[in-house]
Amino acid sequence: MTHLPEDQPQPTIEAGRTENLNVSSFTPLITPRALKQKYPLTKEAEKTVLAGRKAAQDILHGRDDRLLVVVGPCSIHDYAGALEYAQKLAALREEVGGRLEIQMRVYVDKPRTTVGWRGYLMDPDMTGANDINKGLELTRKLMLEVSELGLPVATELLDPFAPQYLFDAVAWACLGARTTESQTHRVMSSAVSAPMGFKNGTGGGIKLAVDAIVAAANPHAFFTVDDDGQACIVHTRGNPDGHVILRGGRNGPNYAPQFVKEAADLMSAAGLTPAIMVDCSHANSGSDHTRQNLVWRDVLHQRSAGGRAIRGLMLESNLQGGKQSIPADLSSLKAGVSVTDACVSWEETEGLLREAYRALGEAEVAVR
Ligand SMILES: O=C[C@H](O)[C@H](O)COP(=O)(O)O
Ligand SMILES: C=C(OP(=O)(O)O)C(=O)O
Repeated sequence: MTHLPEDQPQPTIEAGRTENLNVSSFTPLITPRALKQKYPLTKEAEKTVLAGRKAAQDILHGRDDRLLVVVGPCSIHDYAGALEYAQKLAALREEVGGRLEIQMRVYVDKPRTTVGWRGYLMDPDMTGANDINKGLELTRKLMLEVSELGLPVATELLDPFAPQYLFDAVAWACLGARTTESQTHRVMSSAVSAPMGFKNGTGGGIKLAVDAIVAAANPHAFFTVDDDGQACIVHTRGNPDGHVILRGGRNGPNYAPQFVKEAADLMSAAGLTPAIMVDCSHANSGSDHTRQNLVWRDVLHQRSAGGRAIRGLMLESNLQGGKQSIPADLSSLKAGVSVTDACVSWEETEGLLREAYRALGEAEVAVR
């Protein structure tokens, strides 16, 4: 140890003050078991989850020719609005189910570039109170209600403990562009029972998404909590149902055929069956919701022209088009409008889904 000369100020070392210096409080959290006892997975919800996972797995592995479509709000912020959206989507899912496997984005944990509202799970009141216990209850209740409509739930895996509370109700999950390269998230993905998409990075790198699929397909061990909240080591088997999601990057969109081919080639080189979903939003639309339809149509055209590696599409959609900032006075929030990224309206969503159904039908006739 080096000693400072006695005439210089000495560092103060307070007993017990080497940790939690930047922590203002700890608040107890409900255990996964208590939450699941309060809102158990019903038989109807379980049926939807299992059927949704199987449909996605069959599509990704080429056993089902339909297209996997993950569609819904950029983020959930209003329970009643989310349920109204789910009811409309559940009816449409029935109508177009012969060619499209529709699953709803129930995204509640939002990754931010710097700071911002972090989603319904973290701050359900949108006040900064961060009542995560309430967020967990409402999210689980919503996921169950959506599933009970026969509509599978799709979500992003972000908080490392959230899956223990929610993922028995999830049919499909993904890692976002900001976490696909994170080891913590890759090893967590290796435990997930649902098929998973891995987005390319915000910089546009596709290889890192393929690396994530390979990492997640392998067994790992990591720290977590069990259903009783007991800290534990979980040993995983690996998730065999990973696919790439192209969402564009810093240099622009990446849904054009050369990027789809790059992703397919990288997957093949890694010994994986090429399976790609294209996200019509984010950097593929330049975050302009009026451009999502261009991406949608272009990708459908590629698929109809024989692009079999394309197995899915993602659309950010809400009851109303566009987006709004979260106002200080929450009573002035506009109903059904996104508070994160801009979404296409329900009317446009319906049109695009029916158009896809027709286009895939025409492509089937053309190959006969
Ligand atoms: O999908 C939503 C956003 O693109 C993502 O959460 C990042 O948002 P931000 O750049 O506004 O923080
Ligand atoms: C945050 C999202 O996307 P990305 O990770 O591609 O930015 C999202 O899909 O909500």
